[in-house]
Amino acid sequence: MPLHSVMLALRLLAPPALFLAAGLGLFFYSNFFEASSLAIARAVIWIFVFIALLLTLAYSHSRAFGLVLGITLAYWVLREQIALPALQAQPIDQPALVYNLLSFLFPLYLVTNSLWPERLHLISDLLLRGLVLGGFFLVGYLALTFLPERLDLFFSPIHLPSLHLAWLRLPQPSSFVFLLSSLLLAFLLIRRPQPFYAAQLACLIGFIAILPYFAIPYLASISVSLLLFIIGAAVIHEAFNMAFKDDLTGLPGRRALNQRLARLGKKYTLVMADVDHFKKFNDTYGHDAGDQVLQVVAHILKGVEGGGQAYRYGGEEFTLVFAGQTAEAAQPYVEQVRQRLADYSIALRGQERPAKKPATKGPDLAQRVKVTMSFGVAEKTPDLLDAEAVIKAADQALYAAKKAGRNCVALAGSKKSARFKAQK
Ligand SMILES: Nc1nc2c(ncn2[C@@H]2O[C@H](COP(=O)(O)OP(=O)(O)OP(=O)(O)O)[C@@H](O)[C@H]2O)c(=O)[nH]1
Repeated sequence: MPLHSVMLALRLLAPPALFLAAGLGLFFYSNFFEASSLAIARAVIWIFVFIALLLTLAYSHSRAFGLVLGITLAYWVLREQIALPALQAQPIDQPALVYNLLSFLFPLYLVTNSLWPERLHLISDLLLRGLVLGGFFLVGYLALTFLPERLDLFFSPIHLPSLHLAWLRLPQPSSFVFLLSSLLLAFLLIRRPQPFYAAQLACLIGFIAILPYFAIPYLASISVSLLLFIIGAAVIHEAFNMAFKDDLTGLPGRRALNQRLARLGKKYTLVMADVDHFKKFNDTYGHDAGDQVLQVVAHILKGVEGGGQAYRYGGEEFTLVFAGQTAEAAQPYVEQVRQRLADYSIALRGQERPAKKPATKGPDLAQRVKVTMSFGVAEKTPDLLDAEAVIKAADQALYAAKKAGRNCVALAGSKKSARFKAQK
């Protein structure tokens, strides 16, 4: 049994095993189930936090990760810094100030997290989002510690009586920030109608809506649990929507490619590949036969060695991504798949193929055809600013390969003038 299959099986088994062990541990070694319903409701929220964080990490969704962190911290502040001190009858102005500050900073954090592009390396992206949240927390803490009177002056008065939205039950600066943030998040949702954008808007409105009523037993913990569930569901929904797999070929599709491109480092090579004379092929053998060819092409591209990963770019175009590789290093592997395809004899499943498999092996009824592909290779260089520019350079190299007679690999030159070196 290959070792990597065993490792893969163990890796898949680890999360459910850990989850089960944690659940049973909770049952046997804690008084969790003897606690009051309220204590359970408050404890359950941490299970939601754990699951939501796990999902955002599993799907590399750093924005959703930032959102989960933000909601969790806001809930903690709400419970520990507002609800408990108020219950313990401490001076009421401190919890009131924290409440005002929370209602002001929470929408601002959500907007910052949302506008922050998901571009960097995943780990540094997650760390930076954590740091930004820490920054918000620190600002709040310092303001509370050193400027309590100023804060009170800022939040308590109704600065613009004609514009006061009493029904929001928020201090006026917070109600303005909340409204503007909601409008912005709604605009983002309309511009990019994706589940996560809906979830973050729901989180903003949901959290601010429960704020004035947090003292009602169960309300805060149950609402925040629901919001965390909404984020987790959105992450899963988005992962499905991402069309990671192209239906026809089974390769990851264009959106998966875009996500991959956003996370490439400084050194990588992209290859654009296109089936030669495919229009003519379709016209001669029909669209269904063309589809079969694309499946074979995808299968061969998927087997590319040297760390390359194949994507269906669209139509009869494919992309190979070689992360951490120069064009020179990737080229032999591209050459290898070009040769494999050129040598491959494709058996077309024609309409005349018998519905039932014959009992005895007769002559091969399938029509056999061969196709070739042209490839354009470009690596990331300082003058190609982003992955889009590298794709463009690879496309130009592909064009050169077509011009050089097809069925060949062309390298984009490192100079801007793009010299091409075609190989046959
Ligand atoms: N069967 C099939 N055909 C497709 C699919 N997507 C795109 N095509 C066809 O691919 C062909 C692409 O044609 P062109 O872009 O003109 O390129 P070409 O004919 O291959 O010419 P060269 O690229 O110069 O070799 C068109 O006829 C499209 O209809 C698909 O999913 N299935």
